[in-house]
Amino acid sequence: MSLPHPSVRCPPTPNSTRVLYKPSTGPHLGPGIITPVVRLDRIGKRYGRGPWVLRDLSLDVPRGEVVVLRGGNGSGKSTLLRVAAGVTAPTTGRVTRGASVGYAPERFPTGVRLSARDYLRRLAAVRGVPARWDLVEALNFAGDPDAPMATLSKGNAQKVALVQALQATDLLVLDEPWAGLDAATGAVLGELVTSAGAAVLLTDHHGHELPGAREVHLGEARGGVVVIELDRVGEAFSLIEALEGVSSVRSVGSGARVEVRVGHSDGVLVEALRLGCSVRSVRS
Ligand SMILES: Nc1ncnc2c1ncn2[C@@H]1O[C@H](COP(=O)(O)OP(=O)(O)OP(=O)(O)O)[C@@H](O)[C@H]1O
Repeated sequence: MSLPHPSVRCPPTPNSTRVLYKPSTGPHLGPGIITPVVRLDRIGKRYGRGPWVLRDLSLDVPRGEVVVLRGGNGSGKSTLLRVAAGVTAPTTGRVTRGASVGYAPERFPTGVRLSARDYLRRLAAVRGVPARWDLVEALNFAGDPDAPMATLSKGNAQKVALVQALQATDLLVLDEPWAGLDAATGAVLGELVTSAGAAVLLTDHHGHELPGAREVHLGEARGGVVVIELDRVGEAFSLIEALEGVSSVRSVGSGARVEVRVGHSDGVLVEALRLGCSVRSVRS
């Protein structure tokens, strides 16, 4: 699919949702031209008459690029994934996407009566691609392939749900795909995601290493967020995680990237220094 005009755009940062962009490293068709598989164009989303969850958000993901959405609880990551996948419509703005879209929600719907093998086969047939039971096996599936999906353990159902999404060829949208997977299986999933060749958009609370992936940070839905980068964190990691106002902490080399709700950053900085960390940067 090709879209008419290029660009990764940086909208004016709205108050309620903070989005930092890094220039895309995806494939270029010509000087400065990127062909996105999915384009979110000034998206806004609210549920009913509730508060705006996303505002004026633009994002392009070209084929072959993996974008990881980061942000605290309630910052709108799952909402953005649902909008990108076409599961829910944006309230404002426009979405364009490729035809073959795979979506794996955070929670697999219960009550699917098909067996794992039939489920995969049918969804592959809808997309006109061969069923990839081999990928289910690569993810160390340990259930009965002919038993109803609803009777599988959470981790085994998750593996089948992920592979149905991975069978798509244009866009993969994966909400917390590592949830419920053991470490060995998680590493296999990382390889499948980075080698998929499609455009990939995912969330990951646990900060898995995905070489070459681009991170997009969503601010908190209400109130904004301050990002503090620390060095020499060591044993203080879990103490920092527990500080008031901290919404997420992720290891980065010997340090950590800490997201703090506005109004709590001074307290977190003082405490981090007291714990022996050094401060690399503070951004709001
Ligand atoms: N179906 C819905 N109806 C009403 N409000 C919703 C709905 N889904 C999400 N929200 C609200 O939208 C906001 C963002 O939720 P969302 O699940 O997108 O955030 P998130 O960043 O994925 O959170 P988490 O990290 O906790 O999974 C929250 O305030 C949530 O309550």
